[in-house]
Amino acid sequence: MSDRHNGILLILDGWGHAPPAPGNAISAAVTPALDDLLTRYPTALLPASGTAVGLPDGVVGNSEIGHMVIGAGRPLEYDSLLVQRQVDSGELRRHPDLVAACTRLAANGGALHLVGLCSDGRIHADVAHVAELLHAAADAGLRQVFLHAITDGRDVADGSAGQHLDVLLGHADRAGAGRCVSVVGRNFAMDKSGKADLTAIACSLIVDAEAERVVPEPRAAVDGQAGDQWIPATVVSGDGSRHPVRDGDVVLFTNFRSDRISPLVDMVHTRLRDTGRSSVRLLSLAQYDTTAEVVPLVRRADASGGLADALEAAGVRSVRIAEREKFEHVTFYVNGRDPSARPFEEHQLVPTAVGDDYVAQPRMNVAEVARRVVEAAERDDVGVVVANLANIDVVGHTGDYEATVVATGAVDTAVATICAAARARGRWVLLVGDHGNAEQMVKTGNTGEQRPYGGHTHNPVPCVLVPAPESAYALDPRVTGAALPSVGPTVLQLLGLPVPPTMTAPRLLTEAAEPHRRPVRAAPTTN
Ligand SMILES: O=C(O)[C@@H](CO)OP(=O)(O)O
Ligand SMILES: [Mn+2]
Ligand SMILES: [Mn+2]
Repeated sequence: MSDRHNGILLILDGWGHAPPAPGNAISAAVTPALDDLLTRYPTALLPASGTAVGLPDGVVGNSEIGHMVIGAGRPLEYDSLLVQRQVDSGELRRHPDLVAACTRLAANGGALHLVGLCSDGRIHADVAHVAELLHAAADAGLRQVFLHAITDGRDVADGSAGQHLDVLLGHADRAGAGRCVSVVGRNFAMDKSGKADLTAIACSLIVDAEAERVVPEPRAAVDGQAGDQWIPATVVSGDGSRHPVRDGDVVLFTNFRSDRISPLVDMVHTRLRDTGRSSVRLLSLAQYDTTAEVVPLVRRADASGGLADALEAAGVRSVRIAEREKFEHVTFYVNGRDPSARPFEEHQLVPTAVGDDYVAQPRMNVAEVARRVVEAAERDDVGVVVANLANIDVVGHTGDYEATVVATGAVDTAVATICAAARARGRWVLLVGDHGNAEQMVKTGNTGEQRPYGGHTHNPVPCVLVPAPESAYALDPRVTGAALPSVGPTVLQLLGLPVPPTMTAPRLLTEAAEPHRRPVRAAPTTN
């Protein structure tokens, strides 16, 4: 039997594992293709959250770290972990760049503007990190510290924006520095789908203190509003004062994750430059992938030496395919946050036919993704197709259970199409989730009631191998220490390629006993 086959890595975004239960949209969906695969072939349940991938213990997984470790073949110290370490050690509060900026502002009467997602979802940000920045400002004697809160409702329960604002204001009270001057929903301030008009609303609010709504105190900005993600741009001013960014001020962005805050950062930079405020310095809590020059307080871990390097070294062509929401994930993040165009790599961004009403269009454009995957799989010059089926996560984030059930069914149809084409071309297919989401769409609220929940989970993700005909391999679901980083080395082994020493995660394969049948399990030895 041969151990050298071309294949398809299929990432089902948000595909976590949990037993059937109310709120489990995945087990409720009609998924004949996935059901067949999960019964016919061994399935590993891979840890995809917390320290298994390089996040702080107990933190849910996310697409960035998920795709990064799939590519890196090892856990990576994610930005939130690196920041948390500096918080815990006290280094962040004493960071030389931060202390210098606060000292200079205190001396020249300038202001520090803190801009970030206001929640403890710990996917994009953690409001607890802001406490350290406020103490640094207070320690430097800086009084002009203005807080620009971005409300969440996606990484945490919708309707919890007021609670998280209270936490932020509590940090400011305890530090003796910071007043909230603006509030806006993340779908304005953290849009990454290219809707510059939404970003501009948040930019005008933060940079120029411009908004239709003015409220006397922060809670009034969110109370009675429907949907934390869409809180309108609101100036908070009890005394009629406004606090735009003035020349000489510093703007510090407090999200540790780059992708959704970067469009705002770049627009703020352009607006300040174009309005003669070019001596405003932009800082960020962690490293961003912006066009603008932004000084990070915490630099990111190196994620190179993974799948992309190994494929390039072997001259194996890969085709990367996804809809917009997950396109950077199967390219930039799988490649280790490396923007360089690799030889032997093709990138196919599939347009998402819908606007952003995923509840009305839960199928998104997954049929077109499947068609492109089949097209690439039918090419002999393509060693591996790396594709992301986005629906389970993207529609899961709407919190709409029924829509997510339909989304999961649409993903199943795409899986059936892709696996049929792979079988016809003698390719293997490795299916895996990047973190959980739709398997848990309800959470128990403070008073014991079940509330819709559209965020990520701590659950493991299924990983199942549909072997190539005559393949030498089968997936072993019992590999010690196996976790999401095991996917990259496994893909290389399936391709018959050497696994670089940097990709240290254990592989998931065992010698197949018989092709097409579950490997014969050794009878338990009786002592
Ligand atoms: O949509 C996002 O930005 C996050 C949730 O906030 O999800 P993911 O990590 O799957 O991109
Ligand atoms: Mn994801
Ligand atoms: Mn998500």
